[in-house]
Amino acid sequence: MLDITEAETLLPPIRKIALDAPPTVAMPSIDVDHGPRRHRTTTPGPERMTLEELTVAYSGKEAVKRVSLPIRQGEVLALIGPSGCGKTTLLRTLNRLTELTATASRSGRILLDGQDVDHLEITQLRRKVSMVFQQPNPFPMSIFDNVAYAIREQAMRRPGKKEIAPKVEDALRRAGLWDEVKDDLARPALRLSGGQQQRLCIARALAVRPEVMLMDEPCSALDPKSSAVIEELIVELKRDIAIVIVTHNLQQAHRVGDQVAFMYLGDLVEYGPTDDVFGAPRAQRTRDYVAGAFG
Ligand SMILES: Nc1ncnc2c1ncn2[C@@H]1O[C@H](COP(=O)(O)OP(=O)(O)OP(=O)(O)O)[C@@H](O)[C@H]1O
Repeated sequence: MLDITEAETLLPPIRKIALDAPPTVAMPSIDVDHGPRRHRTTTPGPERMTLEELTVAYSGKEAVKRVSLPIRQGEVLALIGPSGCGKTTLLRTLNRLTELTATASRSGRILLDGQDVDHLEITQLRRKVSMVFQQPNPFPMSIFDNVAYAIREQAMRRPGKKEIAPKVEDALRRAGLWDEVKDDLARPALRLSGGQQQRLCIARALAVRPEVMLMDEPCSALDPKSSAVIEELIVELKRDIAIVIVTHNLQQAHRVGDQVAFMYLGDLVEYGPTDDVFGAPRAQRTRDYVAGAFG
């Protein structure tokens, strides 16, 4: 069977559609091949987060405009759209990271399990809604301590190494890294490869048992093989947690996304099942974007 990265090289080039092409009246389905899915169907679980008319502005200029969306366990939501359309702003707002930007303001509601995130204690929110960044950012300490740190941070009392070790192992296993590191957990994390570092960051995020994982272009700094490993992992993890991923890579969004949200200039232009958004989008702008006409 073809490896996913090998298969990608065999795909036909993405067909270009002129931006000023007249709108298609009947909106026929799109014949662009976005490659195979890594999709493993799971029954959508409970709605973990709900966005209601979410608006985020920097110095009064809106970067995300009245976005309403559900984020469900058992699903990967892929946020796509051209540079500057508000994907990262939307993602970072979900665990209130945009509050660190002094010029940022927000309106609308974000619910986590039905509760307004503004009423949650911030560390509690960030434990339940964890984040994996574009650049792997392990701490300059051992592999073991990277994961143990996250567990100790959220524990009511300081657990000992004996108590923590099974939790570290569990998180490393879930992140698909255990077999590669189990014989040398004392090794400095910064000596791992980029792909291993990113899986360690995922293990660190998983160690606190989040309900939602936010991933901001988690593969963009990785080679294709490491990206494929992370994508497989994402598809595995969605059984237990809700995943939101920002990606510029349309084929990646197609491979891992169950739902896709296409944003343009802060607006949520289209949201729906991956096959619909990629195969038969409703809006002309979505059609142009997924067909590769701009980006
Ligand atoms: N800290 C900030 N201060 C002011 N404006 C910002 C800030 N961060 C983002 N913006 C602006 O908000 C808009 C949305 O940016 P954002 O980074 O969310 O988009 P994006 O879709 O994630 O882009 P990219 O794909 O390039 O990462 C852009 O116009 C951007 O210039």
